[in-house]
Amino acid sequence: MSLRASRKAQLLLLGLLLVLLVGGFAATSLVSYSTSRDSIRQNIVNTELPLTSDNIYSEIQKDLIRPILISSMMSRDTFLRDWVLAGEQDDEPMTRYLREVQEHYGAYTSFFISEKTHTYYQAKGVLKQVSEKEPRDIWYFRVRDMQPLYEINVDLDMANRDTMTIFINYKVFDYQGNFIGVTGVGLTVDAVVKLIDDYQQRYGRSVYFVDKNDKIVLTGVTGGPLGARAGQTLSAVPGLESLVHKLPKPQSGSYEYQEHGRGHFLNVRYIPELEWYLFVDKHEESALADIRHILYFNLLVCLLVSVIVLAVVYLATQRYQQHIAALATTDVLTGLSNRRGFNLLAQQAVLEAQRERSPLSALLIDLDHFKQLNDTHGHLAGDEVLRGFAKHLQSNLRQSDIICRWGGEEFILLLKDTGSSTARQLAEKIREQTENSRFPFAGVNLQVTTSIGLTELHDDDSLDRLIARADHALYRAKQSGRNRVCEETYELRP
Ligand SMILES: Nc1nc2c(ncn2[C@@H]2O[C@H](COP(=O)(O)OP(=O)(O)OP(=O)(O)O)[C@@H](O)[C@H]2O)c(=O)[nH]1
Repeated sequence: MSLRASRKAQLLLLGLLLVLLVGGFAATSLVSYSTSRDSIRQNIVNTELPLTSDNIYSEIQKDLIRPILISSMMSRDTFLRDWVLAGEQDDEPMTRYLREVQEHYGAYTSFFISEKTHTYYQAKGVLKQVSEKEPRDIWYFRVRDMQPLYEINVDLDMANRDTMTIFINYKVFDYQGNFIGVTGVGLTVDAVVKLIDDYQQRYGRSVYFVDKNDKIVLTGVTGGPLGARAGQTLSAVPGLESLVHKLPKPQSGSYEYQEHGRGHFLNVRYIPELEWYLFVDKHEESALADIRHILYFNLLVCLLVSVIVLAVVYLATQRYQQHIAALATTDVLTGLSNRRGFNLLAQQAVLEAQRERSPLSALLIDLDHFKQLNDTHGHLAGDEVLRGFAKHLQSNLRQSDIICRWGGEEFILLLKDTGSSTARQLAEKIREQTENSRFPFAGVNLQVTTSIGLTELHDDDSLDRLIARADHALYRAKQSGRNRVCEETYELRP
């Protein structure tokens, strides 16, 4: 495989790994994110919000049941009825009675309105006369004409700086069953508002009450959704279009809606005592922020792991490629360059020498009668001699020289900055050393001689021509008896 092709294969492998790692990690993270998100959503819709509704509802009931009992007791009180039937002579006993009730039961206000005189009595004395023409007094005439014995009404208390108050309005009858007035107590919604605020702050939910006509009647101190205030209708609050679209009229149930692109979960519960709907609302954003952060963290870790894996694979393949490239240019038996490796370096050396006009010599070395050595001592013995001879050669060369196993028992040397006379000296040295060397193998000291063809690079020479001349010189060395060095100086005829 060429270097280019192997580079392409490497990039392909890295690309594939990148896709697999990033794709795999991202898919796992997203699936786990989506599973967690679904389970969180389920939890919010099925457990969290209904639980908040339950808690607020039971708190409201706690606040309401006691005053209903007190108001009921007041409506049956014989003092109150006797005092009315006796003609409401003196305000003082009635005022004292109402003050007693208020202080003893911890009510915010207590009151009695007489049907006969339309006088509004409360703990501090006579407040006013109720009139059908006064919008604030309409409630009295409504209670007078209604069927049920009492109603719960949330209104502003005029006697107490218009504080938002829950009134229990109980009808009072004389002993013959004639309607004689309305009595009861009022309590502020402070406790409920506090509870709402507590839930809003602690759990990041919006809690508010809406009446049957879509009007927001009670919110925490900071207001309702998107800062809506009591008195506004839901449809008048900008941003709640999607909610109003899904829930045109209040109705119990669980809903999901969008507000300026943000998801909301909503639980609506009817409070029969108040005839209100309790809305408990939670942002998807706040609920899912944690797992979204976990998702980002996971994706970051995935990215890091992918980068590390890719870097490791890149380095490993790079080293492997280098190893393969080295193997492709190295002779396995001797560890010298093979022809391919030689060609890469030799071309360069020839060009350099010609450019710098420096001498360069080539030696083509062949072991004599090597076939005979193989035949006599075996192929392994031949291998051992080749290895030993290669070592000898290397020990005689400089770092800059190029050495190669040309094939079989043939070697080639390119000696940089070396003219033919120096090259001849080196060739002689190699020849002599080889002749005098012993290559031990299986208890036998093997001997071998070399024939060497020598030539020097000419101007305008090519690597092929240089080698051809060296080969010719070697041929002559073989022909003239072996174990000798021959030089070829003349250009060969083609
Ligand atoms: N052991 C061993 N033998 C090899 C290797 N490569 C080539 N040969 C042998 O080297 C021998 C070369 O034989 P020839 O080309 O006839 O040359 P020679 O016997 O050396 O004779 P001259 O070169 O004429 O002196 C052959 O028998 C090849 O099989 C090798 O890697 N290991």
